[in-house]
Amino acid sequence: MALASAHKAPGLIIRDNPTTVGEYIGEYIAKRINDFRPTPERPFVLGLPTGSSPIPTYKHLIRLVKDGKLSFKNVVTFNMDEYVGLPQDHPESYHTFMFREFFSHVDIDPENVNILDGNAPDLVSECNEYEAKIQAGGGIELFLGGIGEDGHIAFNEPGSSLSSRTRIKTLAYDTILANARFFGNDIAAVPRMALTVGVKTVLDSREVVVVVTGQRKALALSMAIEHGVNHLWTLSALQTHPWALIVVDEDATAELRVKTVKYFKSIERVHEEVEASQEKARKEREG
Ligand SMILES: N[C@@H]1[C@@H](O)[C@H](O)[C@@H](COP(=O)(O)O)O[C@@H]1O
Repeated sequence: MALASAHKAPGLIIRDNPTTVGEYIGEYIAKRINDFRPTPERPFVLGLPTGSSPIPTYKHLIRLVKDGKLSFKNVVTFNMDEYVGLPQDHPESYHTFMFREFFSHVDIDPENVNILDGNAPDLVSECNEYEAKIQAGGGIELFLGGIGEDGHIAFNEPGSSLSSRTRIKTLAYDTILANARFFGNDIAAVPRMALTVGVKTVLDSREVVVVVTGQRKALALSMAIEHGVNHLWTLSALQTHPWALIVVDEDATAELRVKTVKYFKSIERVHEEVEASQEKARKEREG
């Protein structure tokens, strides 16, 4: 049985800190890619986020590649979002971020990297073509996501349609404030618009894994998993996905009920027991 298949959607995995969250997700993605046995004709299609939260995951994936345990040769990636109007080589463009933090350290073919072009002459066509390219590639196998403090996934700000697809979005003022830290705390320097995959683009992926770390994301996590599906907290749409996993650190659980935390921890314990007994049975069968 695959690890996530026994998790109730959305499954919640709690680890101590951002580093152990990154190790968990890194191992998880590596297993998915390795089990898939991608080839040039049948690549593994991976959706990827930016932000500080996925950095420990990228670090772990880089380590696995350096140790020869994982390869991105036959992996095609689609990034979630990009600012509009920021030069591609700007230090804070998501294009720069992805090559700096991840792509330049692994064996991926840059031809297999897809990132929305926030400087395209026709932004609407850029979005439509991106969506079409995802579909032409057979859809996304696993979308790794991060969230904003207001519960947005990609740049699907509060109020986004849960059926939305790749499009231009105006950023919420809270997001502009949150991202000002990357622009020397100069609010005026933060782009006001972005291109982003839609909520439905994410939901169409066969599997979604979301990283949520830090206390500032705690309210969003609670709203997304302890309350109903609501366009004001777009992450909550994951409740309708058959195969979704949210991996969080202890700090991010600060607003959850103790009962919720205990519940998900108990599911993980039972799941580990099931895995261990299946592994034992497999070893006995193989003698
Ligand atoms: N558009 C991105 C999101 O895709 C990302 O999830 C979020 C979180 O960033 P961080 O991980 O730095 O908190 O930042 C931006 O808003």
